[in-house]
Amino acid sequence: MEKKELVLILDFGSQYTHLITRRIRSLSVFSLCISGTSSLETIASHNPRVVILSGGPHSVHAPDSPAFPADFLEWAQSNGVYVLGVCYGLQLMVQKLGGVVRVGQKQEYGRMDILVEGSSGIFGNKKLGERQVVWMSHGDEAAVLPDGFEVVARSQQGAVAAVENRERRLFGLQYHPEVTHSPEGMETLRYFLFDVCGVSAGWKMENVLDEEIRIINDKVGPEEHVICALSGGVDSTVAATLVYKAIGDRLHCVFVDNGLLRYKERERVMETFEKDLHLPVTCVDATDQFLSKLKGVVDPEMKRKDNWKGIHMHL
Ligand SMILES: Nc1ncnc2c1ncn2[C@@H]1O[C@H](COP(=O)(O)OP(=O)(O)OP(=O)(O)O)[C@@H](O)[C@H]1O
Repeated sequence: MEKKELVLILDFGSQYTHLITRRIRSLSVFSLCISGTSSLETIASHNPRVVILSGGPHSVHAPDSPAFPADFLEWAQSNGVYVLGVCYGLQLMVQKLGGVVRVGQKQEYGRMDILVEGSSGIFGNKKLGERQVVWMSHGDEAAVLPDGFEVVARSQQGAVAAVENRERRLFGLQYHPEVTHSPEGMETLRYFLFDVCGVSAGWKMENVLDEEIRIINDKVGPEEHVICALSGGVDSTVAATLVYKAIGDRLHCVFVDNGLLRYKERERVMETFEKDLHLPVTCVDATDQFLSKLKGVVDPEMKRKDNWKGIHMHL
């Protein structure tokens, strides 16, 4: 059920892209972020209900600026997919559809008032004529809109702040609704997803767990065993915990003490896994092998118990 309601984010390099993904998930809708230059085949394979084009540090005029595949917008239209361009994403959409993007006369960075001037789907009628504070971060701006588009909000300086072509289900925000500096941004995203696009909420973080466990079980099969190299860091800890939930004792975790660990790291890792997570771990003491390989770089006799800090800094 939930996957059919997928909001796919095409990432064009904005520092806020992952925040958009998180915000959408916090609205109980599954969202996934993939590269903005993914092929149409990849995009279509996710079967998204909505695609959000992220912001990014580029200018659409730069020769190598990233872009969605050439036939993406046509594909979206013929498949009933809603598209929302945010900042660079808006500019890209405008440019690809024959509009004009140019270097803004008054480039807008930071807090800005916008005025909703269209009875738009993205703000809802209740916002018409309303001012709201948003967070801008752009040098370029949409100067001429493609056919079928209308401006639904402008900044206090007169720049285009929001556009839409309702018939083609294309929308654009020049500002960043996902940051807390746009206080009404979440409301706009909520309105857009649920009222404009008709997405239904119902996804929970727990769904990821169930899905991953199912994938692991399929991959490993009913009898095979798995070895996990466990460092105690976030990545291998999450991986080991998921695999353990899926296949239990058929998982064998190995932690290698290479002699270059932090103070009492070995003890901490072993304790965390065995006592807190109830996950058995085999510790391989490879201190001697590792340190002898480092002969000449560090003194092999200088074991971590005596002077581990010395080893670390020496390296
Ligand atoms: N001391 C170790 N013992 C066992 N496996 C290790 C050890 N150090 C690293 N690994 C394995 O190599 C992978 C990559 O290690 P790296 O130091 O690059 O950490 P990482 O990618 O940040 O992952 P993590 O968050 O699990 O540490 C780890 O996820 C783990 O599977």
